[in-house]
Amino acid sequence: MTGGQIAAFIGLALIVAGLLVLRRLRPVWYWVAFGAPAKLVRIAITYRSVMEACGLTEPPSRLRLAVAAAAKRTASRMVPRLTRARITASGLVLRIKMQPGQEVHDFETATERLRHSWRSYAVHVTALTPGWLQVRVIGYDVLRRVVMPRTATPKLLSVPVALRSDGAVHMRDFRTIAHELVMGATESGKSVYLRGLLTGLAAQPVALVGIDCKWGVELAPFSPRLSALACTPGEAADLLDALVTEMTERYELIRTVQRLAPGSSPESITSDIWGLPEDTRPVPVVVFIDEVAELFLTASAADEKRRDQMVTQLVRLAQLGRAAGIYLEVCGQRFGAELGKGATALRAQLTGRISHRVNDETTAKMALGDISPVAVVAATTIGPDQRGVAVAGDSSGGWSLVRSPFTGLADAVAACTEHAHLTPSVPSLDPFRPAAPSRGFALVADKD
Ligand SMILES: Nc1ncnc2c1ncn2[C@@H]1O[C@H](COP(=O)(O)OP(=O)(O)OP(=O)(O)O)[C@@H](O)[C@H]1O
Repeated sequence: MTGGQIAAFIGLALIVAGLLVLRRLRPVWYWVAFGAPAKLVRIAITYRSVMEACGLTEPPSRLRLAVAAAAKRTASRMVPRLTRARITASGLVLRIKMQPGQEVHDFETATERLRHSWRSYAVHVTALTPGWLQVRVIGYDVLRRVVMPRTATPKLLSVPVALRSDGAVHMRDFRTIAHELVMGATESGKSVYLRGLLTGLAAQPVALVGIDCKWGVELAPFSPRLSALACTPGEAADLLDALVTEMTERYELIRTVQRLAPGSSPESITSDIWGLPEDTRPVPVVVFIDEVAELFLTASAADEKRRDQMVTQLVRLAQLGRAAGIYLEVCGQRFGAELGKGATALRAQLTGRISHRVNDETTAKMALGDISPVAVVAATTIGPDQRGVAVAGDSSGGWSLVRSPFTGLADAVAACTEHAHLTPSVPSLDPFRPAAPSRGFALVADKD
C-alpha cells in the first residue's frame, strides 16, 4: 500500500467514525444532513413496489382496463398517489391521495410493513380530508434524546411539555384540558415533568399554587414564584378551603358582570372568566398537587374528618374550577378507589392523563383504563431505563407515547427566581404565600 492510499484509508475511516459519533450525539443534525435525503431517495425509488408489497394497491379502474386493452397490454394496479414529501427534524411527512376503495384503516394496519420496508424507526398515519392522508415516517428514536422543535412556543396557559414519538409536540393546554392526572412509579419522571411545566408557566401571568404533603421537598424550591404553598395535610386543608372561597368569589364576579346593563350586547355575556373585561378578569390559578395519596391518608378519626373535607373541596375545584380559571395538575404513584371516598369521583374529573412507568397493570388501568386498552398496554411496557417516557392520553380516546425534555431542579429554581416578580398576589391566598428560600437552600437545589 502506498502512503497516499494509507492516508485516504485513514481519512475515510475518520469520516465514518465522525458520522457515527454525530448520529449518536446529535441525531437531529445527522438526520437532516444525511438521513433525510437518503430516505427521501429510497422512498421515491421504492414507493410503487412497497405499496404493492404492503397490499396498498387497488385493481385497475374500467377506464384504465379499456386504455390498456386498446394498447394491447395488461393494466397495472392503481397505487395511492404520493403528492408531497416534506423533511422535518424527526422524519418525513408524506401526503398521500388514496385510491377509490381505500380507507385510512388499510394504511394503519400496514404501518409495521411500511416501517420495515422503508427501514424507518416508526410510521404513523393520520387522516386528513376525505380521500387524503398523512404518513409520518420517523427517522430515528426521537424520545431517546429529546430536542424540542424551535416552533414549540408557549402561549398563555399552553406549554410545550413533551415530545411525542411521532415527532410532534405535546402541549399542556389548560384551556382545552383543565385538569390533569400525572401518574408513575417512583423514579419514573413525574417530578421532571412537573418541573418542565412549572418552568414554562413561571414566565406567564399565572398564579402558581403548590400542595406538597411530602413536607414540601418537591415544590418548596419553587417558592419565589409560588403564590401559595401547603406542605402538610393541615395546611393543605386550609389552602383548599381558601381556593374554594376564591372560586366562589369568581363565580359571583361573573354573575355580577352578566347582570350588567340589561341592554348589553350578547357578546358581553359570559359564563367564565375569559369573557370578563381584561381589567376585571382574575388571574388564572394552576394548582400543583404532588403525591395526591398523601391527602387521602388518615391516622385518626380527626384526620378522617379533615380528609373528607379536603376531598370534597378538591372534587368541587375539579368540577367547577375551569370556568373560574382554576386548574389542577395532580400527581401520584397510584390513584385508585382504595384511597377512599371521593377518589374515583376526583379521578373522573381529571380529563388529561399522563402515565409514566407503572409497577403493575392495575395502576396503568387507573390512569388510562377509561381511555384505551392499547394505551394501558403501552404504559405497562415502559421499562425502568426509560425514565421520563410516558403515555399521554385524554378522555377523547386519543393517546401517544411522549417524553419530556430533562429539566434539572436547578434550572427550574433559576426560572422561578428570574420570574419571581411576575408572582401575582391573590388576596385570598396571601396567608399561604411562602417565604423565599434562603441562598443555602438554593445551593442544595443546584446540586441536583
Ligand atoms: N424526561 C427525562 N429525561 C431524562 N431523564 C429523566 C427524565 N425524567 C426523569 N429522568 C431521570 O429520572 C430521575 C427520576 O425522575 P423524577 O425525580 O422525576 O421521578 P419521580 O417519578 O418524581 O420519582 P419520585 O416519585 O420518587 O419523586 C431523574 O433524576 C432523572 O435522572
